Amino acid sequence: MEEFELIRRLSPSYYRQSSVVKGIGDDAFVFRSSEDIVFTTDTMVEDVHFSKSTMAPHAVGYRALAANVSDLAAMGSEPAFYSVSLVVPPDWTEEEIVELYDGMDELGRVFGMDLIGGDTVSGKQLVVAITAHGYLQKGKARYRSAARPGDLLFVTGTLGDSRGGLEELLHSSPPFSEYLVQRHRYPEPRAVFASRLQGLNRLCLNDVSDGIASEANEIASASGVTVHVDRELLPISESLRSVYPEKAVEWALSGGEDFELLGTVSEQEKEELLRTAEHMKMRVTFIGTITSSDAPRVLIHSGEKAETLLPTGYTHLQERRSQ
Ligand SMILES: Nc1ncnc2c1ncn2[C@@H]1O[C@H](COP(=O)(O)OP(=O)(O)O)[C@@H](O)[C@H]1O
Ligand SMILES: Cc1ncc(C[n+]2csc(CCOP(=O)(O)OP(=O)(O)O)c2C)c(N)n1
Ligand SMILES: [Mg+2]
Ligand SMILES: [Mg+2]
Ligand SMILES: [Mg+2]
Repeated sequence: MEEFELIRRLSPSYYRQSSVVKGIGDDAFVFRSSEDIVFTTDTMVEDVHFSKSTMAPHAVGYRALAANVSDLAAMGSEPAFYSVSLVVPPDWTEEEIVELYDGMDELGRVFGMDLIGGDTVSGKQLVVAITAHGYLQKGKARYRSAARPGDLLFVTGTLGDSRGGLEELLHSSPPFSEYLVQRHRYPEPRAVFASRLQGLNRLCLNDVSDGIASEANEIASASGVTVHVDRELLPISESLRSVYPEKAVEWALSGGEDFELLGTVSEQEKEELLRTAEHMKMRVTFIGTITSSDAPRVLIHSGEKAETLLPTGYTHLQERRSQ
């Protein structure tokens, strides 16, 4: 495999976004805009976010872009572009890299996104670092700091399936549930839903990459509120409940990589949010409430009992904290 030949193979032959001024092939990419622009970046590393036993190259590409699109969704924006920096180890073939790009394009196509550039270097482990860009109506970014007392807490889809799928892939062959494996490999970032909510006056959004225990704490801190979660209301799929009954709730709270949206909405705008979800046949579950607070935190309720929900979940560089 040779760098320039590979780039030629990976470059798109046309662009879906009409704002492209200069695509791949010069020193940098150029586009024209009069709207607010969102930038996000997320990286996937072999043996940290995936391994050759858990994901084929196609799924690696798809999910690396999905993680980025999920952050665009969490800002309420409409996905438009992505660039890809690639570190390629010796054991990855050119065909595998092309497959990885096919995986990205499968998701990119859904949102009309264009690949606009990147970088290719050789190294020891596969690293896919993506930067994605989206459009927003002026002033309509959906911040973690936007939750207010009286709001309702909601989440899209179901929680914990991705962690269940990972368990299947690492420890059970053949897997009990193809559904869980699929949810791990091919998550569905909720960017269409989020951008259709641009009409709402106020909306708080965060995407679920580390698990809602972590994401709800980010909302509590950024907004200066207490977030209440009702354990009995957590949306958990039939598959996860039946294959991993003892783990389902724990993984719904801190399994991570669901790439669903966790958010808060006012009582007044709740109906519009539900109508949008129904129209898309997408599940939205109200799982709690927001109250005012001097000490931001998350409480998890189970019947009469309430306890603090700590931001457990996947944290990188954790082993270095004590040094
Ligand atoms: N190495 C870094 N350099 C600069 N900014 C960073 C770095 N890592 C994370 N950030 C920023 O910190 C914020 C939180 O990042 P992260 O927790 O990864 O978000 P998410 O979970 O939504 O992907 C983002 O604004 C991100 O751009
Ligand atoms: C082989 C393998 N081991 C472990 C995991 C689990 N895992 C890896 S990273 C991660 C959390 C999300 O990744 P991060 O880079 O923190 O995403 P961000 O919050 O920045 O979007 C999880 C749950 C996995 N997906 N694959
Ligand atoms: Mg990140
Ligand atoms: Mg995020
Ligand atoms: Mg992210």
